[in-house]
Amino acid sequence: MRKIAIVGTGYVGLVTGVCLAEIGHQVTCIDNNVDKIATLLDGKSPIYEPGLEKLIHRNMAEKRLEFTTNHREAFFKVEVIYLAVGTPQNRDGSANLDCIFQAAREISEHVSGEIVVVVKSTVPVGTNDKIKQSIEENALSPLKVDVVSNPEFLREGHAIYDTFHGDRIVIGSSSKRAAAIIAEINEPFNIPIIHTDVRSAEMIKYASNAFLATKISFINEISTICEKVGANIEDVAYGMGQDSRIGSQFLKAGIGYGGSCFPKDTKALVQIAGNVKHTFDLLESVIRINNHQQLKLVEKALLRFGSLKGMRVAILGLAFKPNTDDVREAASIVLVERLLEEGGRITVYDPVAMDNARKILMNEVNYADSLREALYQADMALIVTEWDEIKEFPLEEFEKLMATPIIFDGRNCYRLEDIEQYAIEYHSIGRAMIKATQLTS
Ligand SMILES: NC(=O)c1ccc[n+]([C@@H]2O[C@H](COP(=O)([O-])OP(=O)(O)OC[C@H]3O[C@@H](n4cnc5c(N)ncnc54)[C@H](O)[C@@H]3O)[C@@H](O)[C@H]2O)c1
Ligand SMILES: O=c1ccn([C@@H]2O[C@H](COP(=O)(O)OP(=O)(O)O[C@H]3O[C@H](CO)[C@@H](O)[C@H](O)[C@H]3O)[C@@H](O)[C@H]2O)c(=O)[nH]1
Repeated sequence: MRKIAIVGTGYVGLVTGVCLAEIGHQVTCIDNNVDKIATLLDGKSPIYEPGLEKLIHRNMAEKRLEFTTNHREAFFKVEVIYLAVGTPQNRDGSANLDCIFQAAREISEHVSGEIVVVVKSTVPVGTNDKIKQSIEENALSPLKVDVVSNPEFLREGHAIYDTFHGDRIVIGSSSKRAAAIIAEINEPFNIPIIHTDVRSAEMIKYASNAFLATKISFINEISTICEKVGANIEDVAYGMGQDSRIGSQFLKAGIGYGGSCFPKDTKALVQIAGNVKHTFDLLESVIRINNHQQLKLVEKALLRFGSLKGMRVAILGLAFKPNTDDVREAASIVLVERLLEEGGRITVYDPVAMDNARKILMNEVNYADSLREALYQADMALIVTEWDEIKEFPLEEFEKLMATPIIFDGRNCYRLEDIEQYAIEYHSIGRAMIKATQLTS
């Protein structure tokens, strides 16, 4: 058992803290967001993540997990401090490291003796070295710091599963002693550990996200060609994925990648490359393709209707993917903004992301309490997130509720042969358009 502090109780910090407590460590999570900590002290999770709240309760009850806003209290007698603060993008796409260096200063102020600092946040290559330097230079009392790069690979919506069943744990350090401590902390997860130098660990994180984003933009490009040549992207992706050298994951065509990681990390890697005078042409294309792909449904609707002025549009799903309430860089936001420019009248619905979306979309759109309410009298429905609730929604309801049952499905939620049973006009990604014979408008 180790005594650990986690700085930053966002997605990564909270999940890491809870899971380290679950495997027996003594964990204190600290955040400078007072409301977040108050929510957690109340036994509630500030984020929607399946299974998380149950683990918070159990570990708080068994006194392995604490929350505080006080750095001095959190760092008292700890052996290891994890940094899991945000690294959002600057205007030019580079990573903003203000929170990281603020957290480093807080360590300098409140810790003395020896400490291992584990960097979970995604940071540009070379940052871990600067963190060590910053903590040591600003230390108020003698302090020996070992920094370990331990990038996080969890996916939102699967965060607990991923922490316990990840493919690998990467530990990058120049200190064998610190690397051994972090390996020992993680041992109960029983996940293969890869030891590297610090810079390689930092690069593994960006390269992994950039590669997955590349796979998505690649399949989205193939889907556009499929539409033009009369092939079916679902069959093509399946056929490609059966080749074990390619792999079947991240070949789901749709309206592009969103979320708090791929968009910002791809842009940051372009910057990292630029800093060493390399133009990352491939990744720049991946980003450009994704920006275009996120607007694909509006493009299709404009092609279908000519103008969207005054048309009633139901947006189904707002989260950047199912099983999360996160709307950061979600396609829904970009789509809504574009639809508003085109003069559409918009009603949105999401099973869990409405509150977060409201903070961005304000009173520009109508908010429905159910799928049925969103679809009522709509001229078209745009499917943005493949929630089970949407995939399982009876197709006859589209027919019954909508003024004209015309669906633009950005996530290929339905089988074409099922749609053909109904008087629905159906546009999806990389597949034939289904024109309902009974429809006249
Ligand atoms: N969200 C993910 O799925 C995911 C997955 C892998 C890696 N990452 C990376 O992990 C890092 C954290 O991401 P996130 O989504 O959890 O971020 P987040 O923005 O949800 O949470 C960060 C938290 O840190 C807190 N914070 C900032 N400065 C602080 C300080 N000095 N002291 C205490 N608390 C402080 C903020 O109040 C916030 O609650 C980022 O670098 C991200 O790229 C995220
Ligand atoms: O075949 C696919 C797979 C994903 N997506 C989209 O890609 C985005 C990201 O999805 P996913 O990777 O499942 O979610 P994240 O929670 O953003 O996780 C990614 O970003 C995290 C933060 O860095 C990493 O830790 C994870 O390993 C990495 O998968 C979402 O908009 C998905 O809709 C597709 O369009 N097609």
